[in-house]
Amino acid sequence: MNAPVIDKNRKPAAQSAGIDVRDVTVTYRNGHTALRDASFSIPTGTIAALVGVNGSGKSTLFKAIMGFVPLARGAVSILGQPAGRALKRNVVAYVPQAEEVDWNFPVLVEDVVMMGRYGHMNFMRWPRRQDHEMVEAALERVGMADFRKRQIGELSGGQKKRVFLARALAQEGRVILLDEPFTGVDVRTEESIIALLKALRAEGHVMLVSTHNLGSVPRFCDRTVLINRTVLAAGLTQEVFTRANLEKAFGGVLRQFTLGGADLHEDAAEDSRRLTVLTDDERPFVIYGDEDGRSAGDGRK
Ligand SMILES: Nc1ncnc2c1ncn2[C@@H]1O[C@H](COP(=O)(O)OP(=O)(O)OP(=O)(O)O)[C@@H](O)[C@H]1O
Repeated sequence: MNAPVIDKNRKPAAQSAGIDVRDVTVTYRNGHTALRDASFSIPTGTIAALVGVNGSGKSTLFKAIMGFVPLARGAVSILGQPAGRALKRNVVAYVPQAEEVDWNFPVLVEDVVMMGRYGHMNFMRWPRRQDHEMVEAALERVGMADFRKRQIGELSGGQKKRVFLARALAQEGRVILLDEPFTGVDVRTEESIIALLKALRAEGHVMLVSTHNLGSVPRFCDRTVLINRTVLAAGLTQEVFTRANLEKAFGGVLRQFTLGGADLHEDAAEDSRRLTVLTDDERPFVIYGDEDGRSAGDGRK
């Protein structure tokens, strides 16, 4: 019997190319290099967390992927194509940080979501029935259909986030970049956003989500990219999201404390278990048991 021929270069279908960032360096016009030799890759059907301190280059990385800032070095490819071509084909949707949007601009919720359809229209931008249907379906999916005629500036932070998610859904981009989608939203909205991202993962999307909510990361992110002006570690969350790596990424910014004995619960005389909390002051990452940081965390407060 012949031995089976194994093609080492062939990737399994479930692991096809999603986002590939290779040796990317970004230097702003004032000479500041915000990102140096950053490399990682994320397959499709994945939610990846992008984690790092303020100013570590998370937004810069998103802008580099979106082609908003030039690369001094390196390359980005998306779904196996050079980023420029993928962006022209409209496969990348971007949900920006709230601060990057001018909320005084008078525009209705449904018009914001319709912007996601622009890439599917001709240069006249005249929406067809299908475009209206996609907008309606996207608003339904994020639970914002009743707000369609409201001015975007009148909504709460969490509602605005959901509208921008709807815009990404209407765009039908297989790749979705979310810059701090949980900042300023309540726990219920966060849960509904996480549920939506998981559903999109099951549909084969690839998502890169920057967040300071360390506690949430092990709950819904298959992969983690830790950055501080370069990629410190990237890979499966259970391998990368460790106490040692978090300390490396956050340095003095990360607060940590360990509870045990009577600090943990009153009748704890015989209980030698310990609990470690790591936080950069949003939702903490909680480690039960030993302190090697490999235990699964639970982010609930
Ligand atoms: N347009 C710009 N020109 C010059 N420097 C910039 C520019 N935008 C950002 N920077 C600098 O690049 C570094 C990375 O900024 P970036 O916004 O990417 O960080 P971040 O990780 O997204 O931070 P945060 O968590 O606060 O959102 C910072 O030192 C910032 O001051």
